[in-house]
Order: sequence, then structure tokens, then C-alpha cells
Amino acid sequence: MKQAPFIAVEGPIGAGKTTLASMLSTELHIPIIKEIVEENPFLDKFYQNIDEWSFQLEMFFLCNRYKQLEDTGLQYIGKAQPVISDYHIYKNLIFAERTLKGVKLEKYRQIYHLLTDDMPKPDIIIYIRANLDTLLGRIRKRARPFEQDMDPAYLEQLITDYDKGIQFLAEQSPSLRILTINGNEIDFVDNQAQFELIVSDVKELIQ
Ligand SMILES: Nc1ncnc2c1ncn2[C@@H]1O[C@H](COP(=O)(O)OP(=O)(O)O)[C@@H](O)[C@H]1O
Ligand SMILES: Nc1nc2c(ncn2[C@H]2C[C@H](O)[C@@H](COP(=O)(O)O)O2)c(=O)[nH]1
Repeated sequence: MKQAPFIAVEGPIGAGKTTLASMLSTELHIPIIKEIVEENPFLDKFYQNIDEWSFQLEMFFLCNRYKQLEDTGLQYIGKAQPVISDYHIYKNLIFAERTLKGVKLEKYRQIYHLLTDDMPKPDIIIYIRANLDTLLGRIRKRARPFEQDMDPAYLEQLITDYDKGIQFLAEQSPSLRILTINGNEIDFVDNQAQFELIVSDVKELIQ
């Protein structure tokens, strides 16, 4: 039996990952693995003082995603059942390389590889690219209090980090299929026709 696809939706903060992954999950009847954000005890502290809280936060995200993919993911991944997730495990490293330094970054890298190297990885990435103005607008629209004073320079760096990270994944794994979406221009939330175009691209990829 052909292995069913594991799809990850990725992009910087506010790009629309959770929204698009949820819409595709409903439309295509694919189970979703969704990031839990609201119960994260370090996020608000992190945004107040990144240097002080980054190690705790990055470790928390890494352990949570590892556990979630182990618990939920293994029900589907590698089986006949496709699955869609609103993150790729590699995003841990994208963020950590930006927020950690020195010995802590080195330790984090070792733990990251120890936990994730033998994990099943997505074979399709839907990568939503968007510029700083679009992301800031979406973050305002989402209105999570702890994100409202985010330093635009941090977000700007993450946009570049994401481009490099996705490029790295593409080079590392030639069989990985990547569908890039222009999140500045494509409104899959309020424009049904634009959402349907994405659905048809995704259907083509998973057939
Ligand atoms: N393409 C889009 N067009 C219009 N609004 C969008 C689009 N993508 C996301 N949004 C809105 O932006 C906000 C952030 O989206 P979300 O899915 O939470 O982003 P992410 O999971 O990437 O951080 C939400 O309020 C969502 O409705
Ligand atoms: N430092 C990190 N921050 C992260 C990580 N994953 C997510 N986040 C932050 C960004 C947002 O404020 C919030 C939710 O993320 P979305 O991209 O879904 O909006 O959590 C991470 O690994 N490190």
C-alpha cells in the first residue's frame, strides 16, 4: 500500500498556518495535528524578555511537539491515512538559532537532533510567505495580548530565517514537495475561489 502523505503547513508568525491547515483538514477530511499555544506558560514572559526566557521556551516547544507527534502523529504518519499539521518539527531549530546563543544553543542543537533525527518528517510542505506588514496586520487581527508589542525586527529576521530554513529542507531532501503560497496576495480566508485553487494544488500533490 502506498504511504499516505504527511503535510505540514509552515510560515512565520501570523502567516495563516493554523487557519489554512484547519480549512484543508475540513475540506479534504484529513486529521489535523495542531499546535497548542494558549497553554504555553512561557510565551508572555518570553516576549517581555527574550534573552531571559528563550531557553525555557524553546525547550518547552521542542518537548511538546515531540510528545504531540509521538502520541498523535504515530496514529497516522506512515499509515494509509494522510495527516496535516500546522507546523514542521524543524521550526524549533529555526527559532532556536535566532533566540539562543553560545552554550545554550549548542546544548539545544544536541537535544534537538537526539529527539528528532529519527522522526518521520513531512513529505509535503505548504509554505506561506508573507511580508512584515502583512504579518503585523494578521497578528493585530488575531489579538493575542502577549504578541501585540512584538519587536518588528524580530519578525523581520524570522521571515529571512524561514526562507533559509525551507530552502535548507528542500536541499536536504530532494523528494520533499513544497507548495509556496504568496500570503500577501492570496486571501484563502475570505476568498473562496482562492482557497479552492489551493485545494486543487494540494489534491494534485497528494494524488
Ligand atoms: N490569507 C489570509 N487572508 C486573510 N486573513 C488571514 C489569512 N491568513 C490568516 N489570516 C488571519 O490572520 C490571523 C493569523 O492566522 P493564523 O492562522 O493564526 O496564523 P499562524 O498560525 O501562521 O500564526 C487569523 O486571524 C487569520 O484569520
Ligand atoms: N521562540 C519561539 N516562539 C515560537 C515557536 N513556535 C511558535 N512560537 C510563537 C510564535 C507565536 O507568538 C506563537 C504561536 O505561533 P504561530 O506561528 O502558530 O503563530 O508562538 C518556537 O519554536 N520558538
